[in-house]
Amino acid sequence: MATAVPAERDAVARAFPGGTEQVFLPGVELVRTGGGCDLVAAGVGPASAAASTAAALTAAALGGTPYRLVVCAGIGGGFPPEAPVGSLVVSRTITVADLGAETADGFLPVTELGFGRVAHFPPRSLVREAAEVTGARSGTVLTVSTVTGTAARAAALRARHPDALAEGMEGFGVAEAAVAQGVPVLEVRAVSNPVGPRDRAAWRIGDALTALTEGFGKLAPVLRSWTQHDHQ
Ligand SMILES: O=C(O)c1cccc(C(=O)CC[C@H]2O[C@@H](n3cnc4c(=O)[nH]cnc43)[C@H](O)[C@@H]2O)c1
Repeated sequence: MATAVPAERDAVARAFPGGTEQVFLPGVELVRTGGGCDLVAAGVGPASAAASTAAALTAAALGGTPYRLVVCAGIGGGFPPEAPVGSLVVSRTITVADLGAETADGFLPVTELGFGRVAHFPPRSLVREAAEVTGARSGTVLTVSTVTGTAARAAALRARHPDALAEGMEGFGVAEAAVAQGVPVLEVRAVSNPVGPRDRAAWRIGDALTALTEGFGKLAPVLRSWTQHDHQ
């Protein structure tokens, strides 16, 4: 499980019964829950998140116990009215929104420049189960390197991504690391603020962290079952 910051990691950890232990590995520090779930505060932004996630995945694979699922989790911006503050969103699609080129005719995603990819698709049955058990909405979660801070930018993102429910800064990086090692990925965001004009003082971080803990309390059995059985 990869979050950006320790406060998010600890909010997720609170959903798992039993104590935790710290595990120090090259390039990454894990918090291991009693149920055998590894949590990492992977850093803010897609690059740091990808590097930390890749380090954890590689260490596990070399140690002979590869991960079977990676989850990117944290607080995030929600697109109103579908994703209000305090609600949970699970990713049907994890899309990087600002990787590409700006042109006189608008934004071109990196795929239209002939490179890479801009989206990852979590397993549909996992998305469905996660949404059902938590009451979360499912849709596109955008990854941005710059937090949206104006109504114009929010509208432009929504126009390009009509299914977008939330934005965060790590999902696509975590997904790139997971998919590079053939591991499925899911993103879960608890909405701390609306995507739109910047008002940092209005972010409801405490409410979102509580929603994250409650959501993972319900999600934990689904994740456990997912990692214990074979899925196509
Ligand atoms: O100050 C705190 O106590 C605190 C506790 C937990 C998390 C934070 C963060 O600042 C987390 C940064 C993290 O949050 C995501 N995020 C939240 N809102 C948005 C948004 O509107 N657009 C994009 N990302 C958002 C993001 O993934 C950051 O990495 C502080």
